[in-house]
Amino acid sequence: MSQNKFDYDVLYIGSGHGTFDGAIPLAAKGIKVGVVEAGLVGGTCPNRGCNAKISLDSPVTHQRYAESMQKIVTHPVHINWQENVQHKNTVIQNLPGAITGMLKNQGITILKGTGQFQDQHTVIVNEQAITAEKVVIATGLHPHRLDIPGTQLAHDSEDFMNLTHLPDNIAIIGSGYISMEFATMANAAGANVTVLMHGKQALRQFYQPFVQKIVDDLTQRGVKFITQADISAFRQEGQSLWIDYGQDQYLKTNWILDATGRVPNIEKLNLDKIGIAYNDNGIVVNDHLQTNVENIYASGDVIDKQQPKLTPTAIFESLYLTQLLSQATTDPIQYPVIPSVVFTSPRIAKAGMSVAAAQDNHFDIQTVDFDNDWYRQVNNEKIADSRLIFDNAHHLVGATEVSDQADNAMNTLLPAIEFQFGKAELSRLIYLFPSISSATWDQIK
Ligand SMILES: Cc1cc2nc3c(=O)[nH]c(=O)nc-3n(C[C@H](O)[C@H](O)[C@H](O)COP(=O)(O)OP(=O)(O)OC[C@H]3O[C@@H](n4cnc5c(N)ncnc54)[C@H](O)[C@@H]3O)c2cc1C
Ligand SMILES: NC(=O)c1ccc[n+]([C@@H]2O[C@H](COP(=O)([O-])OP(=O)(O)OC[C@H]3O[C@@H](n4cnc5c(N)ncnc54)[C@H](O)[C@@H]3O)[C@@H](O)[C@H]2O)c1
Repeated sequence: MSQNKFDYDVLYIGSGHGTFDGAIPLAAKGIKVGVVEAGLVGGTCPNRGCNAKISLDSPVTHQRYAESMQKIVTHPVHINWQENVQHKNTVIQNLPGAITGMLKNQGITILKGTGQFQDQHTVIVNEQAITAEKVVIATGLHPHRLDIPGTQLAHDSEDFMNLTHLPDNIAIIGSGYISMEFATMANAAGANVTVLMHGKQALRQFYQPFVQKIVDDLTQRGVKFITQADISAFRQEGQSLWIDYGQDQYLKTNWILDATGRVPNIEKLNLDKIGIAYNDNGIVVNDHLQTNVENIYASGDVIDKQQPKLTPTAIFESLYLTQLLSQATTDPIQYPVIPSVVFTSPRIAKAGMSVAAAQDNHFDIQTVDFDNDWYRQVNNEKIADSRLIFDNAHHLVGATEVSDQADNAMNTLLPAIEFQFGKAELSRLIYLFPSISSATWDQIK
């Protein structure tokens, strides 16, 4: 692609999964690539998202297994929060360096600083003008903060994952992914957790009867849920924080996590100057991930899209752009089935068609009998339920599960959903036995 007219053939702004998974193979094709990064290389997922979170969650799953097997193994398991955070730091601290190494090994230049458009081919980084034939905006999201008095007294998910001392009382605002996962972790490590919900439903995108099982379980473990909280202010009095909500109601706490969603990192890019279309959900792109300015593309969480804003989606988009920008394809992006999971204990996972859509389509919704599944009895799983959705030709088109291994169960089912396997293909697949995959696969024969 290089015509020597620009500094780079392709310049990415942001270095998260929306960038690096695709930038590396793009550079390997001989295309001159630069990456602008304002913070840690690798972005949210490795440094303050998925990897950090799953490391902190690991002892929770051990605690839950010990609880299920309590007559067999020593119970209860105590979580040392400080050690847990230190362990997490050890697990993730080398990731930015490793990703930097992978980028540099392919000859990619990393420009440290905040990128801002000057014109459609020029990005200013540290007062220096960098030019590129094509630009990919992959700047991700940052935490939303409630616009109320005292909002600065609240913290975000990154602050939570760096807490060296776990506060006795934690209030979490919102009841989405971060709220439910972090409520699980904080409760398991011994904090008194209160979740203040916007409406009446937690995890609105998930099958509500399964969500209710998780809410009920957390409630039994001491987590308090306040519905329709309508928060008006955070206040500090001495060492205590107060949350004003509803009609003259208030909650005393030590630490507040604002988990009310995440918003696109677009304000510093100077998008209006070059006329790039965007809205509150992100940058508007067409089915080639191209913005309304023809040489500028977007990838990952910063895109305004219907697909879940998750790491695998960002990776898929960055790899699609590798193909598109190296002219290996001119096809539009075609997203596969994108599964999602909330890493509560038990997990809740889903892929493909929802139960509600299945009901609308009069499709077959099968309930799995976990009580009589010997494999699930091995770990004494107490909360396990699943729905499998088949179309009229008996293809599996969707699934949702709540269980300790719902994430792995969903991964097992994915090929059948994505590739519309019929009975002939299904009978050709052999999974290791005994394993969660074979137990899951047995359900759909
Ligand atoms: C607490 C938490 C837990 C999560 N857990 C999961 C999970 O378990 N599974 C999952 O699939 N997803 C999870 N996610 C979501 C996942 O992290 C994101 O989907 C993924 O990181 C998106 O990648 P991205 O490259 O689009 O954006 P990011 O990874 O956010 O990268 C964007 C980068 O752009 C940089 N940047 C922004 N503006 C500029 C600028 N103007 N100039 C230069 N650089 C800039 C930022 O510093 C950042 O490094 C989680 C997210 C959070 C917050
Ligand atoms: N397991 C995973 O894959 C995982 C885990 C964590 C985060 N993530 C990603 O990060 C994103 C952000 O997570 P999140 O939990 O912050 O967002 P979310 O969209 O999942 O949840 C936001 C919550 O805040 C509530 N809320 C919104 N405005 C409010 C207000 N004014 N007052 C009170 N509550 C309000 C919403 O009702 C919702 O419950 C997710 O959408 C997902 O893309 C994924």
